[in-house]
Amino acid sequence: MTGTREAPGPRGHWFWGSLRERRSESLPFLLRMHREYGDVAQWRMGPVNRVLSLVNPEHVKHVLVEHVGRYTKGVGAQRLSAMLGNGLLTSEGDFWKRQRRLAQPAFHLERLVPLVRVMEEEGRYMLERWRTRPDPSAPLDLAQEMARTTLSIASRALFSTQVMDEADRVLPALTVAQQEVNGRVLSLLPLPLGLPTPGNRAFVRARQTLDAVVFDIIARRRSGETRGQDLLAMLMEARDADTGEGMTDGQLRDELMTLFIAGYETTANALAWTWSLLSEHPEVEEQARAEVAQVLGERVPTAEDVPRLRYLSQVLEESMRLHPPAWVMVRQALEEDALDGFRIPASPRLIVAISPWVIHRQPSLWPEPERFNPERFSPERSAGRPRLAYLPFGAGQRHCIGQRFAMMEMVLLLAQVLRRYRLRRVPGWRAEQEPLVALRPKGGVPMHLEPLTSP
Ligand code: HEM
Repeated sequence: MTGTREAPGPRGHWFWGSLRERRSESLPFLLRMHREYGDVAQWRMGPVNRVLSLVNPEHVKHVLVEHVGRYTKGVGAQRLSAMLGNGLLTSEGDFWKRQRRLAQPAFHLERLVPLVRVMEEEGRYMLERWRTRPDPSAPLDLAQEMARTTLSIASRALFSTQVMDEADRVLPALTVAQQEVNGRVLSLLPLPLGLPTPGNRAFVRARQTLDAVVFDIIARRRSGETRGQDLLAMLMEARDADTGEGMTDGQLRDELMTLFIAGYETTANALAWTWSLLSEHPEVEEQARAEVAQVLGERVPTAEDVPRLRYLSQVLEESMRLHPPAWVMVRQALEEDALDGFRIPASPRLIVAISPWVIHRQPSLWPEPERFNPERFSPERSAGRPRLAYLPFGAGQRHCIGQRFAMMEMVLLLAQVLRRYRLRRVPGWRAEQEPLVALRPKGGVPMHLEPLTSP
């Protein structure tokens, strides 16, 4: 397929293109490009690299669903693989297909139901930690609290082990690794890891620490010292249909690290943004709390309660519309393609960007896009909206494998906290978006907790 025209966009600086504007005002820059140039916009990032950005759900469907074979994840995945290796998020082709097939059953509903107990328990431990903290009047960083809890849930669900037992080792290593991965993914030309720069050395050390933790988990399971009906068990039992071989320790490491990192930070950020939005919209918070009281009362929540907490799901959906943790997905064309007559050349120098953050703010799809209104996701209001107008979990064959897991976990944690606390933002604090690999609230989400009942 060929296109005849270059997609429109700014000329930019003769050498840097639009790199500086894109860096200094990142998200608003993306919105502006589409306001000024339409559904397909293109700009230069430095002398040779270009970005072609799409917002029309039909165009998104073309790339992610209908012609998925024409695109790879390209440079974005290569840079993430410094940390994640060749796991589900970063692998391609037949290898990805096989690994996805092996991992998929672990995310079926019947395998997730027993995990509700783990999620509920970790939520309870978190509330207990809050209740017994030395200074209950001091603000608490909800972003950090959510990360701690989703990390604990991910590690128990994936390998029936509490990595937080080694929090002193694991947390600093994760922070360094994520900072470096963010730097590498966002950099124009990251330095090869072999160069002994301070950043590279810190990253390699952090990765070694995390590898040691994961390889130790694998070794203890292989020796029979630990057991578990978890994802690790499923991946270890899986056999290649052609060769009959199981996964090597290296492959297991890559899949576990991927699920662990892809699974906890996204979920933590979505929850942190939700608390920030609820604190700004007390009427929504009260409606959500009323639903929890009506559906759960004081009962321990079960898997059956999750679909009944419908308004809570809508709150989360609307929160991820405004603040999708995976704010951009990138692809690279493997063969020449075209959209609306615009050329999409097959070149490693051209990144095709699909940003849920921008798509979720298109006024033609979302009237009054900046307004937080969970009613948008009521069944009536959702009917008739193009499916790919909303894609916080991606779309097509590479869509998020953990979507159901994440929704379950978030609904349960939201319900547990709403039942015990009203959260009030610290005066003067304003939520600011930091678009790293995941969309984070810059500087965390400091909140005052007002207890509702004595637990
Ligand atoms: C709110 C939480 C989450 C969000 C917003 C999210 C978002 C996404 C998105 C947008 C993609 C597609 C990326 C692309 O097409 O380039 C993706 C893929 C993926 N996610 Fe999630 N995710 C979340 C939670 C989770 C959880 C809990 C897990 C695992 C336990 C997980 C594991 C993965 C994996 C393995 C992939 C790659 C799938 C593949 O390519 O086959 N995610 N996620």
